Parts: sequence; structure tokens; C-alpha cells
Amino acid sequence: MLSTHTSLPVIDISSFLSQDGSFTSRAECTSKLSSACRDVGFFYLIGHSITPSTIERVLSLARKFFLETPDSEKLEISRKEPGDDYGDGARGYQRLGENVTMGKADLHEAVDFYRDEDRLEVRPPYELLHGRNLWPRTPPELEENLKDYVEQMKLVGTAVVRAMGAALDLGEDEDVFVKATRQSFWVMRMIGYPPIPNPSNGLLSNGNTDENQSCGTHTDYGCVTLLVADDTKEALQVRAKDGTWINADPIPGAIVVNIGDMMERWTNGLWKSTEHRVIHRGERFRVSVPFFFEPDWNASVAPLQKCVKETGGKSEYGGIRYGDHLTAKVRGNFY
Ligand SMILES: NC(=[NH2+])NCCC[C@H](N)C(=O)O
Ligand SMILES: O=C(O)CCC(=O)C(=O)O
Ligand SMILES: [Fe+2]
Repeated sequence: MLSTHTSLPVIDISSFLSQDGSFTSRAECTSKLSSACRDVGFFYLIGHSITPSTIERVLSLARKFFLETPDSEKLEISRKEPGDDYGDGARGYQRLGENVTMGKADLHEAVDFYRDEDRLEVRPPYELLHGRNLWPRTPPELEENLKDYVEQMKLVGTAVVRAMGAALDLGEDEDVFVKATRQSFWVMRMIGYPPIPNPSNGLLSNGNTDENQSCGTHTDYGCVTLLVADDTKEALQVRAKDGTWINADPIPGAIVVNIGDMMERWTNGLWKSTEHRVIHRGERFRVSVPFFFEPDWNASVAPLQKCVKETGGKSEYGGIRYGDHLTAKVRGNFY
């Protein structure tokens, strides 16, 4: 039942979510995780404790926002250039074609939320990425539900990176990822994808967006991405090592997980931050909600000794502060 649509592995994280997971179930988890991260960098997560009804609610609230909230109200929470009294250049609503990947406009609309700043001096005019989240007014229950979802997903993210430390057999460094994500500068996006227009579905391009990409080929920036999406098939695609594209079709109740650039750097390339894209040519409006579980803004990330040894003894990456990597990426993300 699990393998009908995909060749990506399925991994049960329950033994790392609880404090008393058995040795055998943890060993099974880390052995699968280790192959999954080396081979494809994408897998399905089960045993994560997020209930099907929570996932349903999050997706249906996102769908309601995209399809039922009037444009005028969406625009009230528009992303604004930094320096504005209101925007920080990253948080807020992004209309169709506002996102850019590889220099081309993506055919999606989105709202981005980030970790709330705990620094008291954060007040307008905001610097890039250091502002306030802009929550939709409707649906009215969206804000509360998504804030609660963030809290739950941070726990899942922590369990996954704890298991990753164990999978790499890092010895006394085993909790390096847990430590680096204690104040995770997480990101959550709600994304809405209309089908790519073509004459046969009767939809025509507005001339503003690229005809071929719902979200262009990219890697994610941080540690691990935890994605829930509606049941649309053949939209999210993952680049395999041999260059072919694999559909990462949704499995009900499972979370799609992939590793980001910081994991690649920590592991000195032993685990690659896998390229992926969305091409949605289906009939129905697609909704996804990725939660990016990332390092602290100030975490400095450099190849770990153990991983350097395992990859030929030469460090392939310098050290970088996560916040600087994120800033550089976000600068190129919008029209
Ligand atoms: N935070 C993200 N992963 N955003 C996904 C879209 C990719 C982004 N437009 C880029 O060029 O890298
Ligand atoms: O919508 C999806 O399935 C994936 C989106 C994605 O890759 C991203 O936002 O980074
Ligand atoms: Fe992505």
C-alpha cells in the first residue's frame, strides 16, 4: 500500500520522539535514515505523532485562505520591502509570480512565516528577515491552528535531527544538530498552486509567470524540511542521483522529509541537499505547507570531523552562519 506511487523510503521516527524508544527500533530507524540520506535525501516520515486530523485542518485552512479570502484582504498582509514600517522583505503574502527560482517566476502564491523574534529591539523599520509575522484575518481560526502546528512540528524536527546525529554515529558530537536548532530559525510556508495554464484545460497564462514551473528546481536551505501537501499527484518531483525525476506523491498521514544545505555542509557532502521542483499540470488547485526546521540564526555550520574522514579527508566546505546563508538566498527569491 505504501509503495504504489513512489520509490522513496518510509521511516518510522516514533522511537526518537519518545525518551524511552527501544534500542532495536532506534537502530532500525537510524539504519534506514542513513541509507535514505545518502541515496536520495528524501523520505516519508511516519510515527511522527501529528494526527491525520491536524494535517487535514492545516491543509484545509490554507486552501480556504487561497480560494476564499478576497484579494484585498490577502494584500493587507503583503510582503513588503525591508525598511518599510511594516514588512521585513520576507514575511507575508506573495502573489502569483512574485516568487523567483533560477531567475524565473514561479506559478504559486504563498504566505511565509518565520520564527518570532525574541530580541526586544526588533521594531520598524524592519531589517531583512527581522520583522513580525503577518497573519491572515480569515479564516479566523487559521492563526491559532498554525501557531499550534508550528509547536508540534518543532518537536518532530528535533526528533528527526536527533536521529540524524545517531545515524551518522557522531559519538560525543551526536547531539550537535539538536544543540544547533534549540532556537531554530524555522520557516513555514503556505503555498497555493493553480494548475499550469495550457489551452487544453482552458486556462491561459496572465503573461506574468513562467509557463513551465510551479516552483523551479532548487535545494532547501537548512536542516530538514517537513512537508504536508494535499493529495495531488505528480506535482512535487525529486532529482535522483542518476538525474531522473521521481514523483514524491503524497502518502496519507506521512510527512515528506528532505535535507537542506546545512546538513550537506555538516556532513561534508556525504548527505546531499537534494534538488526538487514542482510542476503542477493537474486539474485542481494544489496546496502544500512545508515547515522548514532550520538551525538557529547564529549557528555556525562547518563540516564535522567524522564526516570529513568518511568523505576522503578533505573539507569541501567552509564554515557559515546559517542566518547569512538564509539572507543570501532570500535576497534572490522575489521579483
Ligand atoms: N525556502 C524555500 N525553500 N523556498 C522554495 C523556493 C525556492 C526559492 N525560490 C529559491 O530560489 O531557492
Ligand atoms: O509544494 C511543494 O511540494 C514543495 C515546495 C518546496 O519545495 C519549497 O517551498 O521549498
Ligand atoms: Fe523546497
